[in-house]
Amino acid sequence: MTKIEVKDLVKIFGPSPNRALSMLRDGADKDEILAKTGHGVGVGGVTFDVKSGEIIVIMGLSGSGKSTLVRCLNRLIDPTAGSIMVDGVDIAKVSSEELLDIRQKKFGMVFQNFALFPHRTVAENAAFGLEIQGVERETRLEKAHEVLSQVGLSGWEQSYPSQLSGGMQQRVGLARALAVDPDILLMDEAFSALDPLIRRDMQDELLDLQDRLQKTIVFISHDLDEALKIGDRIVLMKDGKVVQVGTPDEILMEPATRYVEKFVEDVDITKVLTAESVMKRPFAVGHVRNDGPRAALRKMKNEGISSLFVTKRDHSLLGIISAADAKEAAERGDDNLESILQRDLTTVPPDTPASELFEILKDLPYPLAVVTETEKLAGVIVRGTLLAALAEGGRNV
Ligand SMILES: Nc1ncnc2c1ncn2[C@@H]1O[C@H](COP(=O)(O)OP(=O)(O)OP(=O)(O)O)[C@@H](O)[C@H]1O
Repeated sequence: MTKIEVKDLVKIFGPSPNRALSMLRDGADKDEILAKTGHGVGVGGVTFDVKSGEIIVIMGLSGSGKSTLVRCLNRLIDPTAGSIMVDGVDIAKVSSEELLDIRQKKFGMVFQNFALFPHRTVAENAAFGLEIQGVERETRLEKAHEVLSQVGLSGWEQSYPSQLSGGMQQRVGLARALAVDPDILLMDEAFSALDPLIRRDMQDELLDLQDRLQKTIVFISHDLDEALKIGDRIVLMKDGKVVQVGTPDEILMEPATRYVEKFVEDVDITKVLTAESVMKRPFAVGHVRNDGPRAALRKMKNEGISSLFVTKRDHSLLGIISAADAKEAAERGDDNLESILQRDLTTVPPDTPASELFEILKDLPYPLAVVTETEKLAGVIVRGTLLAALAEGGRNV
């Protein structure tokens, strides 16, 4: 379900943006517009949507328009043109009272610099959004305790921000955003001020938290590794425009432009790609009930393969048979596939990182089965498939 729908959004900075807007619509770039009108283009016509429960990362270099875009989403900045539908309501058009209400109840925001009140306790900071909403003290502190425990800060309620490390302060920032139980979290470079190791921990914790809470998260980052790690999808921006919207795999494997290609060229794709993104569809599969060794052998010959996965009709994996065993069974007139089925297989779940697959494939005498949580055969990986997929991604392998 679509949660946020941004359509042709424009933000031009300056007192009379009309001329700049029409130049923009005629295809002028932001430098030309600035030179001729003195107006800066923050966002120059951006369209994308965010699905309910997804983490979308807005990524781009400094000045590409990420912050402006996200501030338009909850109208901390008024857009110049375009629409922002949130649950079917155009945020760009609502009255200021409605806006206040939507902002307080639907959106939570987490900032890079934490923006905590130094003279309030951790619990009071976490409860701040509820205080604004007029929730009475006892109730809001109760809620603050609950969200602080969700972000791993139980026991720190009465401390002051200065007594906390950077990572812990940002957890308070996150707790404060979560306390109002918003549908949408806007996170502006939320982890960028943290040390690399703490930053990685926070990314992991955000993913854990998201598994439990299923918020819609718009996360700004200028860091590609972060975007690839936490984004269900990435919106890549350049000069106020969107260059590509896609899953991390799509951005890596099918860069839309030379710019995206350059952007991602230093990524170690073996760390980002998963078994799911490099596997092949299991194109030849035997079925125990219907296929005997002869039929299985024929299938293998037709496909030019030397082993065949065998599943039930519902695709749950039973095992694998080799061409040699099938041939032998056929020659002895054995028409039961079960007798030559190897059931003890190495399998991996779809989210296994590609970097781990080489080691697993090294000593495996047959292809590697990618199996879902419900034991269904989702795909097949052989060393060649893996290398080809990585080569297609092109870089660093
Ligand atoms: N208040 C403002 N007045 C004029 N121009 C602005 C204003 N805010 C942003 N801009 C311009 O809009 C463009 C986009 O800036 P924005 O801060 O959104 O980019 P960003 O991608 O978030 O960059 P950063 O990562 O450095 O924050 C820049 O050219 C910037 O100079």
